[in-house]
Amino acid sequence: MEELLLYYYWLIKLLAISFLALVLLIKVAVLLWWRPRRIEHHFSKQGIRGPPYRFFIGNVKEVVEMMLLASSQPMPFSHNILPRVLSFYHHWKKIYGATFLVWFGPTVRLTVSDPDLIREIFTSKSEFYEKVEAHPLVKQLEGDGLLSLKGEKWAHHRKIITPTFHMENLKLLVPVVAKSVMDMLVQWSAMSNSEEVEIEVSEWFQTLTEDVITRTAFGSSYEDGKAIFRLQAKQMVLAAVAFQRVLIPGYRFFPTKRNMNSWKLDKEIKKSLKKLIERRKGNSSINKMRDNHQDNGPKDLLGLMIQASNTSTDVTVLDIVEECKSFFFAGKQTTSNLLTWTTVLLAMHPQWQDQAREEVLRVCGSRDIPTKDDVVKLKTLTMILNESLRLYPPTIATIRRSKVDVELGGYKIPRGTELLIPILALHHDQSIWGNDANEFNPARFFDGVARAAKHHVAFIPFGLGVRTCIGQNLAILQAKLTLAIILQRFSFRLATSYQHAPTVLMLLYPQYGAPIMFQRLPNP
Ligand code: HEM
Repeated sequence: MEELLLYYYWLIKLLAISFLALVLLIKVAVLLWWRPRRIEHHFSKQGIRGPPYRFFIGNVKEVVEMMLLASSQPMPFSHNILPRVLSFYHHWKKIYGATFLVWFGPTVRLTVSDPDLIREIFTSKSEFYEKVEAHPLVKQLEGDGLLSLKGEKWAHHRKIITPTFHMENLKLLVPVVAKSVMDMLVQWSAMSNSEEVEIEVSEWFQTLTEDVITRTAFGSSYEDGKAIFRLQAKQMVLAAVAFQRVLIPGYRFFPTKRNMNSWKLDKEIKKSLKKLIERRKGNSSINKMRDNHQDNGPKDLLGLMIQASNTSTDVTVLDIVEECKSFFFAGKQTTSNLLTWTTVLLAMHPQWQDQAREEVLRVCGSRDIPTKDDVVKLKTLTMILNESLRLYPPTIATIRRSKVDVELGGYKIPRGTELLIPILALHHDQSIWGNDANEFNPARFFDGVARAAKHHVAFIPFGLGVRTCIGQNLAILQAKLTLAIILQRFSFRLATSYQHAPTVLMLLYPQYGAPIMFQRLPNP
């Protein structure tokens, strides 16, 4: 009898295990085989095709191969960078048209570069779409701040932080930004005895933007903030290495040396920020003095978040920590890349460099630090920055996901479909920008952004709609001020070692750096 019971026990156990294994197998088959086939069928009925889905890996192998091949060597000095930077898009667009399906593993993405459809996604029907969670390694860096928050929490944080970026507030930053730029130029001048010096600008611009972001985020607690952002910069380096190498799911949880270093840094960042927040909140009399001081000085992210946390339980110390991370991640390299590409472009196109310098000297004089009112008058520089953002947008693409089944320009898009918006492709589209789309021609922005192209949703370097970049005024102000001060004091050209190789690793950057020769202009 006992033996029979034991037999049944094992039989039931075996059956249960087999059943679970079968359920699991079916789930995997549905996810990795049946669902992709169904989606392909759904879209092909509507005339949308793409490279065929391959079990589990989708099109990742081809995408990686094309991108590696494209970035295996520098390109000629041309601004036709789409084939190199978004090689898979360029290649498949020729075969399947601009709206096609591409598989990142079992996740499908529909490419959308038609400006009418882009307008629908970001403005008229934006409530049907949401942001997509970043890659886990990126997520670790960008934090749970504005960049990734959704719904009410996002709206609440955006409202709190927005005053930091009001133009009136940003203008108060002009003298400190100018001082950081001047300090940088003094160091450049000291690097060579001769009149000409070679500078790898991308690294210098990163240090500069870090400084400015630190002031915007931490205001009067600048020194403490700087130490915190140093830790975050170290963490970014670790993540960038991992981003290039690690493809194993869950690898970030393994106690590898890199991961342990990264966890340690994360702990340190949180600890330092909490200490700083407590100190700012702390002693009421000091606080009062600081508040008074702040009424005259620029409003900073930290101050505004602390103020909000005093009046609302919705804003916690952890929220502030995450917003600081988000700021650093979103603001530093984007702006430094804009500065780098614009400097490269002005070095490649000396006639525009001369024109920009003429304007700067006319408006600001040859040695005076430009004021906040001067910066607004620099129209040629604005046109040049726009053309730089068009040809070399630091963020080359963005992604949205449909929250419900939705119609997009007549196409039926099932819930959960990811839409890939290749900003770079939109900016280089000849049907929108004309035959000279791949030429550097800032004059196209002479009558403003709205009139520069055949469609007014043709230029979206800062995104579009409610989730548009909160920091764009700061980025433009900083870029204008920096370039104006450089143009006053130096002329520049590409170093002979410069290799043209725009490449993407999260953002668009020069693969072999940006060495530029700077020649001091004679004192007037
Ligand atoms: C040239 C410089 C910059 C470029 C090209 C840029 C680009 C962008 C783009 C394209 C988006 C929208 C992403 C999407 O819709 O998926 C965005 C959002 C954002 N950017 Fe920037 N950005 C720049 C500078 C900055 C700076 C200086 C800061 C802050 C200090 C900043 C903070 C943010 C934040 C917080 C968001 C998310 C906004 C939200 O969802 O509410 N950015 N940026």
